[in-house]
Amino acid sequence: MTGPTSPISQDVLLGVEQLSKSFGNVRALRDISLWLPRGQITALVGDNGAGKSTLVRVLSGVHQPDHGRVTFAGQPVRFADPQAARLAGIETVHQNLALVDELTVWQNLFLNRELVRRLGPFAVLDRGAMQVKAREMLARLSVNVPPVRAKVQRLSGGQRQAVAIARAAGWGSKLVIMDEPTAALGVQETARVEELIAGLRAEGMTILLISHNFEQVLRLADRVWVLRSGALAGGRLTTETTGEELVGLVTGAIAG
Ligand SMILES: Nc1ncnc2c1ncn2[C@@H]1O[C@H](COP(=O)(O)OP(=O)(O)OP(=O)(O)O)[C@@H](O)[C@H]1O
Repeated sequence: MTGPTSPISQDVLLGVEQLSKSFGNVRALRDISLWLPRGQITALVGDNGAGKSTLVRVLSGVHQPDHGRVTFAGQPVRFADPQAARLAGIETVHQNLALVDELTVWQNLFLNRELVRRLGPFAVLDRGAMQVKAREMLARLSVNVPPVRAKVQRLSGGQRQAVAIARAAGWGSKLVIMDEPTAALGVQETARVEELIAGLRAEGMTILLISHNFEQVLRLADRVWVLRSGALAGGRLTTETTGEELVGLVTGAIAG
């Protein structure tokens, strides 16, 4: 297998073996094998159409692979839908963030996970408890957002990203997949979101980071896998590669 350091001696959280996925005649993923070490940030890079989103969708239960195997926490897994992936501990922050603008920060954090309390024979939403917990979730990540009662539509792009990441990381998840988390952000907000991601890693979270920004990959990630035309073009430890080499692997100027 091409890639940085043998997985045998490593604590691997997620492994992908010879994974393939086609859409009609398009072979979006061809025999991909790679792994994500526990507690590290692993980046996935590649040109447009290289297969990054398809791999993310397979890992998050949106697509099922045609061939190959995924193991998670030592067990073979096959997720029938995104809910199954979530239950296993894989949370994905998609580019559209899936936040509801008209709802508040705390309502978004608890979307589909609302806390209820008993009131006589009735179950009612425990708004107070959810607001307290929402503040704790954000404080834990040192995220500087407006009050949890603010509507999400009032937030900046970076704050929205932070809420989406807090939601993904806040439910006992084992792996957070982030699809281009800073693509739409300015320099300062990018720096804040990168701090947040680094903070999650410091807490022991395993992260898969999809990014077109090689400088960001080299700054944040421990290792990087490169996809080209649906195939694995190579893998590197970020301490042992350069932006130039990554460009070469992405374009095919350098063989993996
Ligand atoms: N649902 C689909 N139906 C048909 N073809 C698809 C589908 N999803 C992806 N593809 C095709 O699979 C290939 C890989 O696409 P994918 O979106 O995974 O690439 P990507 O690396 O994420 O690109 P980008 O950086 O542009 O998002 C492309 O040729 C794409 O057109």
